[in-house]
Amino acid sequence: MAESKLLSVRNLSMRFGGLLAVDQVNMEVRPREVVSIIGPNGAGKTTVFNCISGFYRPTSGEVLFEGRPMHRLPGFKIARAGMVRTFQNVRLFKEMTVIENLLVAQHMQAERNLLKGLLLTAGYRRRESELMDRAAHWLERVGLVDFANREAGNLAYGQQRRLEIARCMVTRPRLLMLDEPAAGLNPNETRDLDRMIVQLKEEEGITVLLIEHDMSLVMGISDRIYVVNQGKPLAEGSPEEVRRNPEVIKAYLGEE
Ligand SMILES: Nc1ncnc2c1ncn2[C@@H]1O[C@H](COP(=O)(O)OP(=O)(O)OP(=O)(O)O)[C@@H](O)[C@H]1O
Repeated sequence: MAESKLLSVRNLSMRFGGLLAVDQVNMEVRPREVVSIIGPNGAGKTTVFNCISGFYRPTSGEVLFEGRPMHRLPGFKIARAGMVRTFQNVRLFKEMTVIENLLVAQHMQAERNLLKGLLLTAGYRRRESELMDRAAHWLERVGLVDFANREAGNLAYGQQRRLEIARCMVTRPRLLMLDEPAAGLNPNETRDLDRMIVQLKEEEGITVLLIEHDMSLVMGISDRIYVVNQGKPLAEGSPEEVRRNPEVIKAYLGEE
């Protein structure tokens, strides 16, 4: 396994009928980086995410996580391997409470011995209390302690987005994939999100792969940026390099 790479995407392509939505995309993510994918609407960013996280099986190409092939595995196995994601439209269990969402996420992640659960052994109870401790820790980290028993669907939108990130983090991923986490947030909430992502990287050592349209967020927190346009890779580099790239300005930034 190459130590320097957490995720390698090689020649990834995804075809929907006659549409080549992703065309030979290559990408590397190293541990503790924040890497962003940007590009105009319909460029193929979410399709790349869906291929990496196992929601789609790519038409061709490879996805290696810590050197292991992921591109033929179902999503739940990829999540268990340590890559978890959020969605453009928040997907929580809206009728469950905030804390229940965090407990269920951990239950779904773990391979559980149901019989042990039914027998309520000491080991099982110890494990349950660990899950609760971790849920409480992440509620604190995302500022939702006071909302622990609130139905998730009744939270403000910004709080739901934070809960979605907590729901990923309780499963102790190594790669956190965020699909437009700032969508629908007000400027204060976006600033909080910005701070939270930086803290995740600096304090938890988490690696982040991000799709985002909010350019000030992207430019502020990314170590590197990949630009895609009409499914094809257009540019790659530091925020400064990408900002100055004439092709990028023409295809994307110039659009704004
Ligand atoms: N399941 C699907 N079936 C058919 N076409 C699809 C499917 N998913 C995406 N597409 C098409 O693939 C192309 C890329 O879409 P994708 O959602 O990946 O773009 P995006 O860069 O994430 O866009 P946005 O920034 O608007 O979210 C679009 O033309 C889209 O209509």
